[in-house]
Amino acid sequence: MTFTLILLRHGNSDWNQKNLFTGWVDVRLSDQGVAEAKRAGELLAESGLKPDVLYTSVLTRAIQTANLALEVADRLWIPVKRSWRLNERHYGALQGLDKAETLEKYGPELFQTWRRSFDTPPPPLDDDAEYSQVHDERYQGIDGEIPRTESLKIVIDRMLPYWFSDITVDLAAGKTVLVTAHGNSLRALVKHLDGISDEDIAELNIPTGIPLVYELDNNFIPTGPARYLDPEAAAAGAAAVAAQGKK
Ligand SMILES: O=C(O)[C@@H](CO)OP(=O)(O)O
Repeated sequence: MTFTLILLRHGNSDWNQKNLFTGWVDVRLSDQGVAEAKRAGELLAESGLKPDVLYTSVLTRAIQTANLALEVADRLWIPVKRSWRLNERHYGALQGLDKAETLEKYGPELFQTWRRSFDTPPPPLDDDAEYSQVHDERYQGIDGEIPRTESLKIVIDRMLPYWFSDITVDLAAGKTVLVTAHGNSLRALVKHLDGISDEDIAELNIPTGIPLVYELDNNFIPTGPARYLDPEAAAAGAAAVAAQGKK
């Protein structure tokens, strides 16, 4: 018996479009992102995959994406579970900064370290900064501290407990699970699933709005490579993410 897991990064957001570091800032989908989310729903419907349960972060862009995709796939009715543990990586003091200007100001090495190193977080965000989330009501009940910055390693450490406590339980029950989340929280999950090294994960970029399908064995290990439902668009989208800042 294999279990089916579908990962979906939210569609292009207003801040993706403006080339700003986003993290936990709760921005909405751009018009392009809305179209990508609907296309994701078409891809799901065409593939014959039928999600039985939806997991999302608590960020609006992921929730919008899931709703639009499931509406097109005629599965808006499935149960939904949301957790901050699926949120985008908190981008610390970079939240709200322009990626191209940041690259220009700090140089390619530090820029790449902040964006893609495994365990070096950006500088922390002040609690009184415009784009801080410390007073956001949705996080008042979370166990532990609300992050002020996160590395990919920290994302893995806060995401994996939820993977094991909730998502794998639904998979083990035979449900097809759709996880709609973010570039870096999905990189964290893909790193775990595919056993990617701390070094090699720097090269992995996840495109917006294209479902990525895994078949998992009883131990939740992939039985083969995951497949994007639109491989050509996924390759182009991943290359575009890698190039952000360089314009
Ligand atoms: O800004 C962000 O939160 C993320 C995802 O959009 O960007 P990056 O790909 O640079 O990690």
